[in-house]
Amino acid sequence: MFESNELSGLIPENEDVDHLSVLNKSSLQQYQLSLQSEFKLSSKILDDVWKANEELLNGEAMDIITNTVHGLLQNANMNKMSTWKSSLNDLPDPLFLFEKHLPPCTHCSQDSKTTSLEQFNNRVCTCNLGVKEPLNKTHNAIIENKDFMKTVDSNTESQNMLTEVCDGDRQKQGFKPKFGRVRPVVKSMLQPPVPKCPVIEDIALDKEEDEDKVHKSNIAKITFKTAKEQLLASNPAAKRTLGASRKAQAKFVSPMIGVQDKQGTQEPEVTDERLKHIDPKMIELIESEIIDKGTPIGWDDIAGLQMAKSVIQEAVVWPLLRPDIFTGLRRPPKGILLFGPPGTGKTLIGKCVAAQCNATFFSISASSLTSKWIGDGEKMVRALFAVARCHQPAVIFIDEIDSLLTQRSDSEHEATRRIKTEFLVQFDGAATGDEDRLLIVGATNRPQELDEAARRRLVKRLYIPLPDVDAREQIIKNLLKNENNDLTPQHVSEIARLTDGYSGADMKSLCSEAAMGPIRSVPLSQIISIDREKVRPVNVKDFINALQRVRPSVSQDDLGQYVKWNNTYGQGV
Ligand SMILES: Nc1ncnc2c1ncn2[C@@H]1O[C@H](COP(=O)(O)OP(=O)(O)OP(=O)(O)O)[C@@H](O)[C@H]1O
Repeated sequence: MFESNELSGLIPENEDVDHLSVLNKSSLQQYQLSLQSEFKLSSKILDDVWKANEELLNGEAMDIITNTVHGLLQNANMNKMSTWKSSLNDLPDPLFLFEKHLPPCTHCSQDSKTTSLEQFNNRVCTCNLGVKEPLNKTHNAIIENKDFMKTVDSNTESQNMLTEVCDGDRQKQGFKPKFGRVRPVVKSMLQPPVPKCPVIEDIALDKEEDEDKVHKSNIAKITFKTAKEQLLASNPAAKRTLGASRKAQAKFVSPMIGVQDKQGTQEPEVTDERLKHIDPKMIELIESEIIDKGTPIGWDDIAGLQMAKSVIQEAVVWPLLRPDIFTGLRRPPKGILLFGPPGTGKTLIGKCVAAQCNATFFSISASSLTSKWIGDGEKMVRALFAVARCHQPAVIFIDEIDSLLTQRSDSEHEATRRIKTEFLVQFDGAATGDEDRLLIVGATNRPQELDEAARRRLVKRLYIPLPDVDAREQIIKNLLKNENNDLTPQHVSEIARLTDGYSGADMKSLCSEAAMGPIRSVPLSQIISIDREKVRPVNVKDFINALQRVRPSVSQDDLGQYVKWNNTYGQGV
């Protein structure tokens, strides 16, 4: 929690100091600290400003306040601090933040929330019977009830830190936020945060080379403009996207200057109601990076694994296709677990299920939730399920699920714990929502690390073993289908026999290595000019050489562990 004196560390000593540099100077450490506490600095600033503007609360005021805080933090951004950077996106939904502080309704005495600002301003509860505390009382209650508010002087100087944001248009519309001191107008703060070249001042970077990197990147930012920035500068009408994928239902925005005008005014974007509270950037990210739009996979593309395939077909595919007859006791599981050595086709199965059910395939690695989206993992999980609900039927494939649903330990990181809790909440929501046609497919190479909660939810647990000799033969045939080769069926069988212990992925590596044989036999001087037809076919010798170079990646010891876990918890296939 913050102490008021900590917050006042953010206040300029010199009133005229530009507040952006003020944040640069001293807020980093504070903000980092705030990341560890329940309430982020942004929440705190928002609270303070709201306190000062309570009679004026409306959607527009909130927008201004949020953008201001976002702008301040954005401009205090440090290249080095990725955690800090990503947590900018975590700026709370202002309405949510505000509702969080409301006392219970006097009638229903539940912790009921207003559903709209209008309701709040009219002091009406969602039960339509009770009346909320008057606003002033509400604020007093907040101050009394919340530890972090107690620590702040009601005239806290953090308000002063915020510039008076008085865009002319907005002023005409009647809102003028009450911030502590009159400051120059900073229009830029009303804009959604546009990456700016941060003012690098007094940043305690540990190493000189880090400073150097930051410096270089700033210079690069000053002199280098991305294509999108160029386009925006020359054609502000084309302000939405360039190259980035568009949101569902979004209209095409031509990057050509002037085309937009000819097409007439753009219709407002129709967004799914269910995504109302989700960060649009996350939705876009999920739609562009997590939805897999690769070639559809058929059952025949997966060699072997007959039992696993038939169990999945019966338990998952048919129910997703015919939800009307798979009800009651026939109700399908909402989660399945595929476990086994790496490279045995677990992802292929996930993709195949999605293709067979005409479902959207969302593929995400659990470890990326805890690393790539540091600080945003929890929101990402929520967004993922929300977007999946909009794309039903959907298969959410979570690779390395063990890193998410691992057994609890004292060393478990707080952020990981929160992601896990959010995942379980979302999972249970999907499992109980009869209308939802979502299937969660978890894949792991370390099933023994899954905790009980995960095992309980992933009802069908299927062992995906190494391919047997027949499966290996099929994999070779599939892979050589489109390659010029002169292997006889006997050769293929022999290679399959010699590759005992190879995974499907190992087989793919082996075939790729063998396919390089003909290329390596071309003299170096001809490699650029040789006709494609003149490259000799892949032959059995290439495979014999490849077998020397590509070795199996899975050890016998590991296999023993899978078999043991399968006997205890698996489906027995
Ligand atoms: N049973 C199989 N049939 C055909 N190809 C396979 C099979 N198993 C693996 N492969 C090949 O290996 C590649 C990797 O497979 P996949 O990604 O599905 O493995 P995985 O079990 O999900 O691996 P990991 O556990 O490392 O994520 C596939 O693209 C495919 O070419």
